[in-house]
Amino acid sequence: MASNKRKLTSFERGVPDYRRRILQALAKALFLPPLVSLAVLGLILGVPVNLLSVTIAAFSIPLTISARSYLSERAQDRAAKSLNATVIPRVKGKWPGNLDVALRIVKSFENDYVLQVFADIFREYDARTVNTRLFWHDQMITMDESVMKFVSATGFSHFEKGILWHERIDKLLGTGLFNAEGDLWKTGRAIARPFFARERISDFQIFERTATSALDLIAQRSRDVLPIDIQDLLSRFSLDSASEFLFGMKLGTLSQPLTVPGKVKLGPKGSIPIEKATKFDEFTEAFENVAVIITRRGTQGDTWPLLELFGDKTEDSIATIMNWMDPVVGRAVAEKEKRKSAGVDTAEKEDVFLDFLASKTDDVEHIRYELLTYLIASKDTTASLLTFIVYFFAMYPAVCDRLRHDILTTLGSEEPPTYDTLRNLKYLRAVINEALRLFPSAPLIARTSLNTPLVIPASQQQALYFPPKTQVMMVSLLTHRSHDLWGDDADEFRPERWLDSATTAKVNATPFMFCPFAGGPRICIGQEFALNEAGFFVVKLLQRFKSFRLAPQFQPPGSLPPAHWAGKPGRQGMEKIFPAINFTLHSKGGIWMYGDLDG
Ligand code: HEM
Repeated sequence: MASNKRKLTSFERGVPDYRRRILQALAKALFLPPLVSLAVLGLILGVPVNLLSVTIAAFSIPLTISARSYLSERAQDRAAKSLNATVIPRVKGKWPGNLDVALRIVKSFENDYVLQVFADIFREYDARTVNTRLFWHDQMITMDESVMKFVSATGFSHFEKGILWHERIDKLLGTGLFNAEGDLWKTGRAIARPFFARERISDFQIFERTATSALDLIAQRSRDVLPIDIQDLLSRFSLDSASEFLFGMKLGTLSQPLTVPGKVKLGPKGSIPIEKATKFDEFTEAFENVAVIITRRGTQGDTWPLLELFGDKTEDSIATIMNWMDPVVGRAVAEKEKRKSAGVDTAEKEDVFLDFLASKTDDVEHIRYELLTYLIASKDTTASLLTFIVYFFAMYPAVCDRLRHDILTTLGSEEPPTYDTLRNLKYLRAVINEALRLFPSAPLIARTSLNTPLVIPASQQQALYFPPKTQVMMVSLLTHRSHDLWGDDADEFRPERWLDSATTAKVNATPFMFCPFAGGPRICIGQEFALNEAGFFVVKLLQRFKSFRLAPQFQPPGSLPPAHWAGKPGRQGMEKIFPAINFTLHSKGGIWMYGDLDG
């Protein structure tokens, strides 16, 4: 990708430099103790600088780190006791600073079944919330629905996204809603809410054209008896739909050449061409690069800046994204000015999010961040949901048959669905829920506690002591597959469970046992929009196609489930694809499959 320099935004100029933070931390850990030791030895005890004093000074580094860590743990133990709470179990690695645990997590994210490493750690400690204590710092992970409820909803005001989050992502998302805190977030949410009102998001016109183009492509491959990478196709579908809805622009990625079966290799997420890259365009490639880097930063805890001391690896991709967006936003603002000088106020009528935003604010920089936020928040999440639904159709043909029967009985093979027909197709909603349960598109959510220690109710443990300024990673994927919550068949794809009133009553009473859209005040603002888009697409898909078959022989090398997964408990033993995370859930190397046309 071309290296493009750009002017920093005023927001970026205020973002704290991650290098300064890590260098200060290193200086504090590596230089301060030896300097103090040498000073004490020389100035107070009169020992000259020699081999002995230097050795003592060198030893002061691990000694200080261990002493600090020991003292902070004991202080927490006392604080917990005084509040009648339990200390969250600390992971005990073999190497200093749990370096081995950090490496295990990073390696597992790349090579193992998705989030298996966290499932294993929870099992090893027989707990649903643990403290990984990476590099002597508290870092909580939880799959406990009670903890998630407190962090996201009942104790919402005690948490923020936090400094670690902002360090990783601020340059990309700036003042956008996903990133915003406090009043900025409240205002952003209040401005956007009316745009997601039912009347606006029930207009399915925007999906009609893109859905038809996507289905035509599957049909063409089907007639040619060739497989298609459904993940790639659905990413294009959701990008084209999102760009039309957000920018009023036809990006047309569905008209770009598709990847060719047998001529692909493993890319950052899906399949990419072996020879000349037919990337949709620089913009989408830049997105994938940023997602890869930001996810990797997340798995490296607060030490990721060590790997980017000599350059921010997201810089080039962010420049590409921003350069692409500038003229688009510029045009919308100019349009608004024109309308203003003509005395026309169309604020509430705007059908395109960009025009709607431009009617609310003059801050071009903010509009750009906000648009980018919505594009990122909507594109890969919806694509991920649809991809796993079609995967399940191939794995469980009886589910596909039953849903197809419902759709054809209700709408026939031509009539497009409306908001009301989608609501009445109960089995459709059950299939969507079940796919989101097993593969929630955004399976990891991070928050950081504010300045005060907290006591958090836990589901199977005594209330937990939660230290101030500590990050917690909520792993909804594991909650959604918990046997304690969902029963012995928790790993099975069984949409019928959603038609059972006992299950739905339990979910209503324990909402965070199923939280693909998160919950509380920061619940996904696009939830209804996404469910409409997914429902609409699935109906159109099954009106034309009767079944789907996986084509594992076309998966690029390294993207099939490794042989040693077979026979493993849970979904790992059942999977025919390699699920992974880069920001959102996806299938490594895409999912190559055949769609069978009806008739
Ligand atoms: C299947 C599709 C989707 C899923 C599973 C999903 C999931 C989520 C989740 C879990 C969050 C909370 C993230 C966090 O707090 O860290 C979130 C937030 C958000 N989502 Fe979605 N999302 C989907 C589709 C969409 C769509 C289509 C849009 C917009 C058109 C959207 C816009 C947003 C925004 C702006 C936020 C931030 C809300 C805030 O912080 O107040 N999402 N989404």
